[in-house]
Amino acid sequence: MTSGQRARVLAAHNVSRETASALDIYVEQLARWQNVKNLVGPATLSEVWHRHVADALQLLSLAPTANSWVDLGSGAGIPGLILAIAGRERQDFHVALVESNARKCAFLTETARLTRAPVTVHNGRIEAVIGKLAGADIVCARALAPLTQLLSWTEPLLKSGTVGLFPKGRDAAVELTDADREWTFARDLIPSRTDSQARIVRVTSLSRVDS
Ligand SMILES: C[S@@+](CC[C@H](N)C(=O)[O-])C[C@H]1O[C@@H](n2cnc3c(N)ncnc32)[C@H](O)[C@@H]1O
Repeated sequence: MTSGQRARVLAAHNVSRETASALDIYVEQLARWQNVKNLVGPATLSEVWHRHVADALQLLSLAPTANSWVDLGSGAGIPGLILAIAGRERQDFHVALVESNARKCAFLTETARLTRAPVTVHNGRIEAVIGKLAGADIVCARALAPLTQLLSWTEPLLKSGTVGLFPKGRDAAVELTDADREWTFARDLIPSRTDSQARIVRVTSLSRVDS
C-alpha cells in the first residue's frame, strides 16, 4: 500500500531521485524510532507518505521562493524536517526546528545527519527560542496549539514580515473566530491537498486588537 502512495507523492511533487532516497531514509527512521518513542500516531504509519510527507510538502508550493523556514513543535519533523529534505538541493535553504522534547530532538538530529537536511535543531521551549529566529521568511507549525496561541508565540516574527503557514483541521473557522478577539491580521484559507476538510491558514500583517 505504501509503495503506491510513495510513487504518487513523489510524482506530484516532482522530487529528484536523490531527494526521494533521502525521503525513504526519513520514512525508515520514523518506523525504526517509532518502536522506541511514539513519534506519530501509530495508525498513521501505514499512510506515512500521504498523511505526513505529502502533508508537509504542500507547504513548499505555497512559498516557492522562501529559503528560511522555522517549524515550531516539530515532533518527528513534520513539516520542518521533511521540508528541509525536499529543499536540500537549493542553495541557502534552511529550516530551524524547535522542539522541547529531548528524545524527539535526538531523532531530528540523527535523521537530518543521515539525510543531509539543512536544519538547526533547537532543543527548547518556543518561548525561550523564538527571539533568536527573527528574519525567517516562513514560520509554520502543525498540530501544536490553537491559532491564538500560535499568533502569540510568533508575534515578533509576524510583525516583522515573516509569513505564518499553519495547517489546521476542520476547526480552522472556529480558531479564526477566537483569534479575531485578540488579533488583527490578514489571512488566506487555503484548502489542504491531503484532507478535503482541512485548511492551511496563511497569516500576514499581525497586530494586537488593542494596539
Ligand atoms: C502534537 S505534536 C506535533 C508534532 C508535529 N508538528 C506533527 O505535526 O506531527 C506537538 C509537539 O510540540 C512540542 N511542543 C509542545 N509545546 C512546546 C513548546 N512550548 N516548545 C517547544 N515544543 C513544544 C511537543 O513536544 C510535541 O513534540
